[in-house]
Amino acid sequence: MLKFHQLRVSSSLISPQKLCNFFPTKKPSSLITIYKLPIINLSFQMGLHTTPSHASKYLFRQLLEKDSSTYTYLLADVSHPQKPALLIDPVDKTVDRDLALIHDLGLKLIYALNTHVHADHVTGTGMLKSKVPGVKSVISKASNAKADILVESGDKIFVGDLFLEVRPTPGHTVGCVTYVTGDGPDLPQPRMAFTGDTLLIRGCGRTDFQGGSSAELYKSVHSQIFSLPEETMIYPAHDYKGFMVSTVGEEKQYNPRLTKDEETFKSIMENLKLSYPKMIDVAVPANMACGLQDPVPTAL
Ligand SMILES: N[C@@H](CCC(=O)N[C@@H](CSS)C(=O)NCC(=O)O)C(=O)O
Repeated sequence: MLKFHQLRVSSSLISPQKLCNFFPTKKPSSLITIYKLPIINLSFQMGLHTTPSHASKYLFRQLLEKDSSTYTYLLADVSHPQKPALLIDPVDKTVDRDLALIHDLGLKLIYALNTHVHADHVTGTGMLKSKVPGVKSVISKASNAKADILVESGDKIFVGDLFLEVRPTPGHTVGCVTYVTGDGPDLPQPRMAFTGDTLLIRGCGRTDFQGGSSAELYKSVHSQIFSLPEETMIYPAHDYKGFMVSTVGEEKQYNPRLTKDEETFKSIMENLKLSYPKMIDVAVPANMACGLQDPVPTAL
């Protein structure tokens, strides 16, 4: 059954009671039916990703680490008895916040995924593994980093009925991948693509270190991300301008870098003139071991 929580129109919240002002002849209960579809779509704003026939089956949260402007994503199958969950791109500084949320929501964390070896912050994967026994770290095989599960093109990571497909998207780093929710009537629609630093909203990851290549990034975005349905939601690992989400269709039309031809794109990337991330010398070695070395046994 669908649940009516709150409907956000522009910046105001409208309760069923207030909707009666627009539809004076209707009872609040009948307005629930009238607003069934908009409520489902707007459920993103409540952090709940639902499908018309599977409202409340999956949970989705976008979380921010402010210092590095990194987004961490929490996904769970809350219809499963154990409420299995995964985190994408957790940050060491916000692990305790993320675990408190997971605890509050009654979820069981199974996987901690990285889209790539980050250069600007230390992943939370290692801390999560030491704080929650049984959590498995995940990164691409192509990254050459250490993790419990090394994924390749086409692999699937399941939590309950929900799963993420692995799409290789090298270019920002050699091992970058995009995780895309599976396609199916029982799965979130529109699909969600977690693009890491490959595709940012109205931008893309830099390509000047860690095996980066602007030619590779251009190919990755066009072949692996822009080939997804236009309505696919784009959730990047960073945003520096306050954006939170975009779509494939929107980026295909408005991305100021990826809408250009390949030669123009390469020239843009060669002239970004960005300074190196402040933490690169600490972050890259730590992240090659998923953020934390195995616990060192203490001497007796
Ligand atoms: N100033 C930040 C690093 C900013 C930066 O270089 N961001 C990367 C992703 S994290 S390696 C990037 O690809 N940016 C692309 C862009 O166009 O901004 C710091 O010192 O950490």
